[in-house]
Amino acid sequence: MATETILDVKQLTMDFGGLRALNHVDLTINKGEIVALIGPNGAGKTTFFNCVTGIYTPTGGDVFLGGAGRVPIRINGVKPNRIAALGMTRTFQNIRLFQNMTVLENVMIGRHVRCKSGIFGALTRSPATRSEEKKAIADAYRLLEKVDLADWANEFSKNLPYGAQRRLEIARAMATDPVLLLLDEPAAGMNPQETQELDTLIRKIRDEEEITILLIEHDMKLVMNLSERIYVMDYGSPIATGTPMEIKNNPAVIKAYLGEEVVDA
Ligand SMILES: Nc1ncnc2c1ncn2[C@@H]1O[C@H](COP(=O)(O)OP(=O)(O)OP(=O)(O)O)[C@@H](O)[C@H]1O
Repeated sequence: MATETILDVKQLTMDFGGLRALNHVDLTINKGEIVALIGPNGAGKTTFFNCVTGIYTPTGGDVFLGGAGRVPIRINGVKPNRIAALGMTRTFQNIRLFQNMTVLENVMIGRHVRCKSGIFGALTRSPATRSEEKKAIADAYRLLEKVDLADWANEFSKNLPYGAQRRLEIARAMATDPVLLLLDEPAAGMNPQETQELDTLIRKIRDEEEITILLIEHDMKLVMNLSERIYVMDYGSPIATGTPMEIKNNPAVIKAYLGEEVVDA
């Protein structure tokens, strides 16, 4: 089967005043891949996510989003909600759940991007709205089962253990029905057992939901186990790309990480 490109980033550049946070970055992700974006602190990884998901408008370069067999669309400057509707969604480095809403409600909010009935439908509670709501609840439960949180559905999200909150963020992002899911440091703050469970969950999302994954991660054991390809950035510039084994042995990567644990992972 022909390879389908989901994300095609060409020469992406982002300047903050005099600071160049991204310097002509190229990156391509094919359907069904699990790809990691790594690099030392301040390398520009989160800026990359912010540029491709519409939070920042890049200073230069192009971002094309494919998926669902359609011709890739140029999404520079497109608003985050619209990008989510086109099939790319993300989680954030810091947990951004609605703490005083239930676990189920948090997932249903993610689903809003896909709901057709507007304010009028909601006010009149038309049959179409009611049936859409029913489906949204069923879909949300299915996602909660996927991330092993169905038993917590009616609990306030603030009462969840830390690792469970991170899984809830993933379920909420999945509720937008993405073709590509961007995870910003999903293992941050997790203990080794939670990280192992996260590894299993991310594979499951890719294999069972057919969602392509791009993750930023500092946990090198997770990156090396999980990813099929890795991009490495340093000071805003791409310095290497390859399989985990190639990256581990790449002199430029070893130099960028000197003193950090990538070499031992
Ligand atoms: N909104 C902003 N305004 C000005 N400078 C910024 C802004 N966002 C990021 N930067 C700068 O851009 C550079 C890249 O930051 P970024 O957060 O993208 O790095 P990172 O690779 O995600 O780092 P970390 O691994 O620590 O999260 C840094 O020098 C940072 O200070």
